[in-house]
Amino acid sequence: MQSDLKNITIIGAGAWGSALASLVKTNDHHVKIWSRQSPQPLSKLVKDSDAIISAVSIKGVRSIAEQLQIAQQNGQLLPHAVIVSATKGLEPTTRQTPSQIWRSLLPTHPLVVLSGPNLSAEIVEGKPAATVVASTDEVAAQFIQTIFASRNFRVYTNSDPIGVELGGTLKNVIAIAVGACDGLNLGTNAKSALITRSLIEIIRVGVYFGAQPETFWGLSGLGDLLATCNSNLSRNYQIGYAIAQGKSLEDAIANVHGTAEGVNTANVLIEISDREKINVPVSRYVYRLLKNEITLQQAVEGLMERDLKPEN
Ligand SMILES: NC(=O)C1=CN([C@@H]2O[C@H](COP(=O)(O)OP(=O)(O)OC[C@H]3O[C@@H](n4cnc5c(N)ncnc54)[C@H](OP(=O)(O)O)[C@@H]3O)[C@@H](O)[C@H]2O)C=CC1
Ligand SMILES: O=C(CO)COP(=O)(O)O
Repeated sequence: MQSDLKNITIIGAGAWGSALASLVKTNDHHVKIWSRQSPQPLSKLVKDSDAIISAVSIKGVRSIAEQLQIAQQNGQLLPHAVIVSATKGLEPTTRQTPSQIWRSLLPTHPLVVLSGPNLSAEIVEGKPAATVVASTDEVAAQFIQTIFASRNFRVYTNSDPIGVELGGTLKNVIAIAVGACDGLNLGTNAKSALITRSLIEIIRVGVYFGAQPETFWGLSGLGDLLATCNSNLSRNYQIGYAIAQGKSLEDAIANVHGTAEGVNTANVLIEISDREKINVPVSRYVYRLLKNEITLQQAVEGLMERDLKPEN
């Protein structure tokens, strides 16, 4: 192996973990993928890893991070190993983001968040895409940038990991709303208004978490919002679209191939916004719709008939 080639472990063999593995392989790095079906224990696989990339859904993050914490305590992690979090979700019990979970369990390791408009099916086809790798550790972010960057994958660094992470997480709730909007054939004006007003509420939540507002105008915020709200490749968009076609949430979830994090994220987001009094009208209507508290028609009317107010 050439000296600039690195040992990379990808955790999670789902759609995103597999797509990320194909990107790292493009640059000839030595890549190992671990899933719960792997015969080898995770601790054995990661022991020579320069970077460990977690692409599991939110429900798997804590158990994976705990396994790596034990591996670290047993001296099975290289001290310089960079942890990369590529999950877009919020933990129901703690309301933490994935990077907050990683930070609490492995505080001494450099931590990078990877997020952007990255529909995995397009990436696997080799279509051009861009993403963001964010960390308070600039050297770690630059290292991960070089691991992933290729002719078809342009990678930007950013110093606001929580903002980059929340852009990718919160847009999943909005993609459900926009899928429903398209499913009802409400038109381009309605869709544009929904996306634009949603970005304002995403920023409100982001600021509560300590993110920089301007991060949300970038690839991981507006960029991912546009990708997910404009593509029926998005599982979250598919959920909203199916509900607008009269499907129950359970049927919609059953027909989606893979994880749609927006359903769980809506629950956690509404708990946070209730407690912190953050105004998130679009996400709240999505939450109420998913809980069967209102019909889709009532959600549309409710959003349109709110008190008149200035735009900003
Ligand atoms: N697909 C996409 O386009 C993108 C997805 N993401 C995000 O990546 C994450 C994974 O999505 P995706 O790969 O598409 O989903 P999939 O449904 O294709 O795969 C689910 C992944 O989560 C893991 N997982 C699920 N439950 C658990 C658990 N209890 N413990 C440990 N691991 C678990 C699976 O692990 P295992 O392999 O062991 O079965 C698998 O890797 C999500 O947060 C998603 O929002 C981000 C960007 C793009
Ligand atoms: O996050 C994604 C694209 O950036 C994938 O979106 P879905 O999870 O809705 O498929």
